[in-house]
Amino acid sequence: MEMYTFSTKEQASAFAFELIEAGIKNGEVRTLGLATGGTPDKLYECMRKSNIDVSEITTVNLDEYVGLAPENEHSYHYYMEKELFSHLHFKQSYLPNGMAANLQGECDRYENILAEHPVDLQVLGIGKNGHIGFNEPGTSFQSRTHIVELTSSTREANRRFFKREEDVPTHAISMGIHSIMSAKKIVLLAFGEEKAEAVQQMINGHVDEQCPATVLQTHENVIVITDTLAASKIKG
Ligand SMILES: N[C@@H]1[C@@H](O)[C@H](O)[C@@H](COP(=O)(O)O)O[C@@H]1O
Repeated sequence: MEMYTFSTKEQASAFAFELIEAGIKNGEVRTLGLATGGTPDKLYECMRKSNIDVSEITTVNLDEYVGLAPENEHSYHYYMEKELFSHLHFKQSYLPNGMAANLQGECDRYENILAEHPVDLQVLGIGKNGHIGFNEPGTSFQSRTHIVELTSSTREANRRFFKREEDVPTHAISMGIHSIMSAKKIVLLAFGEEKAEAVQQMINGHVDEQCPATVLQTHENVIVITDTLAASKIKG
């Protein structure tokens, strides 16, 4: 893993943007994997403010809550539309459909989309418990797009986006760990002290399904970009 640490999230996000922009301009990135949550918001701000031409770029998102429609302001469809898609016009953009009547069928459909559009660069965040996408501790490293039951720790972490605790969905559709690892390049962002333990585990820990992000140690092209706080517990 290559690692870059910056004093602030803003600086780190600007650096991540430069990497993505360079990849798009030199033609290496034709399919861009995107993440949601608080972590990539400054990166998306950099993208919005740029004049980057993404008209030939396809995007695929990591995950979506089960039971939230695209017009629901808590859905990841809504988040992506607001942060990026209503500003930059990509060739096409895919997210899992959390409203699908047949959820397993939706997982299979999404895996087929990924097969048709292999991800050149995947943007990732990390959960406090080391999850990537919505792949919670214990998820098989061989997993493909699947239905996930969210842990109480993840529901609690995402509670801040919802009015009431009972509004936080219990399930999500997420690219699996195998799906994520199929990306040619992965750029993982982590900010703030609350991510320091997970980042330390990801880098120093044994590769173990109990900490999904440790699998990234086995990927040959991972760039980790953090602020000082998120890097503060790394040993060695
Ligand atoms: N499913 C998302 C992940 O894609 C995200 O990377 C992670 C961290 O979230 P945040 O960036 O808000 O800290 O957990 C969320 O639940």
